[in-house]
Amino acid sequence: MKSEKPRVAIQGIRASFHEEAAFRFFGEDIITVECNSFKQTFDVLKAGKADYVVMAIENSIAGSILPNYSLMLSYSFPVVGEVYLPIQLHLMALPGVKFEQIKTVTSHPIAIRQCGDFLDEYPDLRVVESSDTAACAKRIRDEKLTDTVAIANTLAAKLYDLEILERRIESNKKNFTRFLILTTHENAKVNNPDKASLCFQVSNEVGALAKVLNIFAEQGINMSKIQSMPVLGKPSEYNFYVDVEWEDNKKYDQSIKQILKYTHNFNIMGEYRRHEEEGISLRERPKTDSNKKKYIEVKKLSTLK
Ligand SMILES: O=C(O)C(=O)Cc1ccccc1
Repeated sequence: MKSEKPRVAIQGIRASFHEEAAFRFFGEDIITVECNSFKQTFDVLKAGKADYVVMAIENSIAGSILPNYSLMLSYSFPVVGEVYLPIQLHLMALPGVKFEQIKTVTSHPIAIRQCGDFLDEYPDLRVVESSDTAACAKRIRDEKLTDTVAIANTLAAKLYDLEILERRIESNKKNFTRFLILTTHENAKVNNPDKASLCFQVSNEVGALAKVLNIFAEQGINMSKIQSMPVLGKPSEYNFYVDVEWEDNKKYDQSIKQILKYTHNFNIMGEYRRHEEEGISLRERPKTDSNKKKYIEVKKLSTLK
């Protein structure tokens, strides 16, 4: 019998920021499917070995994670949600290890980049990048490394029995990573979406993109993000990835109808509820239910079929 718990594929291992993002969306009662790469998370979903993928797409300091846009397009699994996770970073070591013993700091490149001010104070420390913050913490525990620390989250410190030597070492305390939740088409029913991720191309002529963006403006649809990526093998052709948010469904439908006339290879990559949480206000918005409730509604609908 299929488990009731959602199986969530992440790049990385348990207690990574990807798992923390999954907890935010689904609650902690999930089965985490650990994967070695983002591509593998999609393969696992395709093979029916996971129900969802949680994937980082942009970071307030490091910017967009561009290869993940291409992956989304090539697998065309629908986006059914998003999570904005504050990235709170701690320095952790084996219990009893003193700061003076440390020679090496290990972490994910995004995490390392976000601790620039702290690391600048200790130029003698060797900084080593790895694929996953939690994997760095686990390695310290498994190999009993007394000269190495990891930069990771509280989940990792707890799960891998490490001691936090220094809390909140991130340079910018308001730094967030945005994660997308993707699933299979049969699971993908979302109630009352108010945000969409779109992808399209426009012809290479004066005002072509402006025309599309003006349609959103005229309909009162807010564009929350735009990202362009070259189309592989087609010089001067670009995919535009655009996120839009709305209050009035009719206006959204209307704008999509209109922009179809001015775009090609138009794709709705997902329609979902925008992330809403205390303290993470990108703009003033009306309050909505929590993501967890939304997930339960999606789940109920998908099991009714
Ligand atoms: O390494 C991790 O824990 C990840 O999940 C990747 C990551 C690292 C830092 C910020 C966001 C995602």
